[in-house]
Amino acid sequence: MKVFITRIIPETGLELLRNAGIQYTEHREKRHLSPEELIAACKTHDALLSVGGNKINAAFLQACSHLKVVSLMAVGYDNVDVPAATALKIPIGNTPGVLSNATADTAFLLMLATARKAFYMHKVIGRGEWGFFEPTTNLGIELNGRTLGVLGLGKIGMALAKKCRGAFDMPLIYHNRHRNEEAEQLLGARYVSFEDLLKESDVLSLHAALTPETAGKFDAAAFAQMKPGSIFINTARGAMHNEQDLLAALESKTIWGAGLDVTNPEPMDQNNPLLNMPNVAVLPHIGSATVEARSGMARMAAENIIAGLKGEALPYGVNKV
Ligand SMILES: NC(=O)C1=CN([C@@H]2O[C@H](COP(=O)(O)OP(=O)(O)OC[C@H]3O[C@@H](n4cnc5c(N)ncnc54)[C@H](OP(=O)(O)O)[C@@H]3O)[C@@H](O)[C@H]2O)C=CC1
Ligand SMILES: O=CC(=O)O
Repeated sequence: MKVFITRIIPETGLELLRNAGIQYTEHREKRHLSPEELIAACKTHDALLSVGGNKINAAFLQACSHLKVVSLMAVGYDNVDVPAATALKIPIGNTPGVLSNATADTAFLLMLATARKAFYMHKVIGRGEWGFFEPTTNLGIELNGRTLGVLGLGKIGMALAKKCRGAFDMPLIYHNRHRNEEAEQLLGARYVSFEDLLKESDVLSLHAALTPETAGKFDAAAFAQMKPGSIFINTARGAMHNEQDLLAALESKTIWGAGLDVTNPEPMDQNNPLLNMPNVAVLPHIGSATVEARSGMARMAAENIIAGLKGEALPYGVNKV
């Protein structure tokens, strides 16, 4: 049995595959595979371990219907046509939970960096413009006691809410499609409509999956309804906000600032005006980039491959086949 792996992954996953007697080919070049290259590579393998958002669409799945399993080293599966995979009886696996803390840490980091203009100040020093102490310049805002609003209060949103409660005693409001009773009991979370989430959040952090319902949800109309002086954080998917509308909301000071770990497109262009704004912090999609999370993700992705190649149910499966 042979697996094609689209990037170099941590040893934890490779070791599990070797111990299970599974051969693998890693795509070790620092470039994306084209759809044609991915299909060609998968033709000679029995399973795919996909890293980095390869388009697992109907065309790919039909061309590679021999695959016994497609295992994502990611929790988000918006890049996969799950109904097409299910129709072809191809199990899809992902890596939930193990990256929740790391990704919540990234959202927390962006909140604080945005509130205190930290990334911009770093650049100011690099330009030799430290200057002298002035009590009225370089002022940020404090997060203590401010209201955290979460769109998509699931595993990562919960991890963030706990950190914000512990660090800054932040009250929590949220909007999901369904009530999260655990969060309401454990964290005193208050369920609100999407409109009230916009109006009441001092920090609004996105943690829902990218779906047709959430794509482009943060447009000019949404930013216009956000609380004046609030902070927008997106560590979910870049396609959930409209970048031009975000830029306009920042320029007009409709909102205080924005922290982004995800952009649309990725990578963000180095000349993007957002990168020169004091109240903006941007990271290159490193939400889960910790030693702990990535080695756990590699292990779970390998476990899904091993189960799929044996014809067993995946331990972390997205669909039922
Ligand atoms: N930046 C990065 O590196 C990373 C980004 N991510 C992103 O974070 C996302 C969330 O991950 P995770 O917390 O593990 O997922 P979960 O499934 O645990 O949580 C997602 C939450 O979103 C809610 N939700 C789904 N659709 C909607 C909607 N239309 N409106 C409002 N809420 C909605 C769900 O609740 P309900 O069903 O009740 O609506 C659920 O509570 C991933 O899908 C991925 O895109 C994940 C890891 C790393
Ligand atoms: O973006 C990363 C993921 O795990 O999803």
